[in-house]
Amino acid sequence: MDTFLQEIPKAELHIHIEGSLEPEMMFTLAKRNGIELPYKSVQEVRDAYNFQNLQSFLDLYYAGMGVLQTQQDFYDLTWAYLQTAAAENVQHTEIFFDPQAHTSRGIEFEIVHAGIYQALQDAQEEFGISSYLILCFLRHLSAESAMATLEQALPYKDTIVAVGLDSSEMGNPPSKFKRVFDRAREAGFYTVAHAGEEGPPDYIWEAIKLLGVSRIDHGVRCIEDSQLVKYLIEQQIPLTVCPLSNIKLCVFDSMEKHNIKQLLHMGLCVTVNSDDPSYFGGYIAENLQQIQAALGLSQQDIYQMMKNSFQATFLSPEEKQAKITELDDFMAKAFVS
Ligand code: HPA
Ligand SMILES: [Zn+2]
Repeated sequence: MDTFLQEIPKAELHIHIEGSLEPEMMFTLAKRNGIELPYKSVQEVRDAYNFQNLQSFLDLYYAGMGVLQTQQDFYDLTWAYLQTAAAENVQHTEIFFDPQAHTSRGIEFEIVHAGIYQALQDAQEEFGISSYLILCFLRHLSAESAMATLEQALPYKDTIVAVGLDSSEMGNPPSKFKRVFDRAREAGFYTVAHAGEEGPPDYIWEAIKLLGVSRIDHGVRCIEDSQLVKYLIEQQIPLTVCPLSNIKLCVFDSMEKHNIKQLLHMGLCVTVNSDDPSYFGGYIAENLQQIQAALGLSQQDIYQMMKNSFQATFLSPEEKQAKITELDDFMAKAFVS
């Protein structure tokens, strides 16, 4: 099973590139940029990754990314993620980045974007991984700040497929950003939003009805609203579920209690993703291994989630079909051996 999980063709739809900053790279970049870290060793950093909720993670996440200063830093960060993704047979990835977390500390949008985007292009060449970029607005900041960030992104429209919404969910409902998302859709961006991670099912409804999202990021609290579950199934609105994240941030007490299998078997378009792999203890294959071990998922279950993830991408129908055909070929061979 482990080899199957490692080798099955994958798409990743919920990965914050800043959340793939490994402690080793944090030290390398701190040294390169003459920054003093409040930790003495890599182990000390890892030991600090004990979270009670989303906010306790976000505090360390924003502090950690302070080492990212130059275009080369953003390139190295993204390249390291893509190397791991290639090793786990990720065929396509849609990467979040948080420009406000960088512009607010004096790093220009252009620097952030250029470093990340160059690595994505190189990975297409070197590993054959296709990718899209998704710009996330920080929802703890104002709608005005999000609007200004959207304006900054317009010259880069051709290289950014969608806008999203992340950071502190409670008290920052999707409705706060309706105007920004209206403007983004007018400008031709797809939209997604984190909703129903810590926040209530109403936030998922708002993301769908007010922000016009194509996917819900997390969404696991949909289970508390049967009308919503029915709607998500009927409309096949994808959920980008992040199991290890949900355990580390105490959304569920243990992996055995995670509702991903239940949601999948109810017919929701469930996908598996790593969120912030460096902070939560693993990349996409590790997420698959842990849910499989804890919940006893079959190869058919895993196949269904991988197929869902290709369906849920922003690729064209033809490109999706080509990726699903590759997945089907892999399955035909996997069942023979
Ligand atoms: O899981 C998350 N939720 C909200 N904001 C985030 N920013 C990085 N990861 C997350
Ligand atoms: Zn996330």
